[in-house]
Amino acid sequence: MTEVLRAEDVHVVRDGKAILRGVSLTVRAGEHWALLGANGAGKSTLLSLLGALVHPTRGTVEVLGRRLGRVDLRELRARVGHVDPRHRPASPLRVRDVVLTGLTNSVEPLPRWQPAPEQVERAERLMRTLGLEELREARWPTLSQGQRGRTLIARALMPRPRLLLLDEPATGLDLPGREQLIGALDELRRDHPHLATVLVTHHLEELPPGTTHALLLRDGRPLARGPVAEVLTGERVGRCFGLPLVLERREGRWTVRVRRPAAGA
Ligand SMILES: Nc1ncnc2c1ncn2[C@@H]1O[C@H](COP(=O)(O)OP(=O)(O)OP(=O)(O)O)[C@@H](O)[C@H]1O
Repeated sequence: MTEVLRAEDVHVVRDGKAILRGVSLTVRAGEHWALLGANGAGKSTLLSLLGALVHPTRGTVEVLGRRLGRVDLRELRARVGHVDPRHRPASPLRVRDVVLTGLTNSVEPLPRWQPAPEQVERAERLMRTLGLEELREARWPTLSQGQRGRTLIARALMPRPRLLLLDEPATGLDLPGREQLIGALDELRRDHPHLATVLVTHHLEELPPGTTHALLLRDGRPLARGPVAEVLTGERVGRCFGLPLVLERREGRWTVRVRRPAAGA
């Protein structure tokens, strides 16, 4: 399958502090990666590199075949779907208008810009996939966090990106909201078999069943990377979080808990 992302021996230093150290990663079309690690492990920093938002201090990053440092980052960014929970429209836009701003890669609709009929049709289709059809006229400030998250995923998918980056998309969601998001992500993956995704989270319970690969980060260093069957084990994830963990996978979903000392031990 075609390579969508390649990072080789990437280091990031900010204010004299090493935030990422020697991280390498290759993501191919159709793969769905989880980036896991404790608070401060460097997940969001790595995602910003993969989304062409920042340059590495050392090492190389290729996004959609273009090497960072050799191409216009803004042009490249427009071709990557990035779901950033910090996204904040300045005015009370309707859901459908937020979704359409994915085409102009702007926070607010551009003056005098009008979508073509097929673009409106695509926005409608994506809103349906993400369970937003009833909310298409609702205004951003009235949406719940989960509804905002799903709106931002639809927005990110408008320009038909080959790569979708998701930074902790389930943060702050209640159980129905989280399950709806996970269901929508899996449906999306089925509908777009060539789409590659990278999802950052601390919580294995939030991983969609379609997750194929994982990268574990600890203190900016890669601990393990590869197919989920190899990487998502109690021993490896336990080392990543510095805890003795028991990890189970049932019906495609993961659960994790701290291992209790054996009775009498
Ligand atoms: N511009 C910066 N200057 C200095 N330190 C920074 C900068 N940006 C991030 N850091 C530090 O780098 C480390 C990694 O940050 P990052 O946000 O990538 O981690 P994370 O794994 O996404 O964490 P979290 O799970 O808490 O969101 C943190 O200790 C953070 O404080």
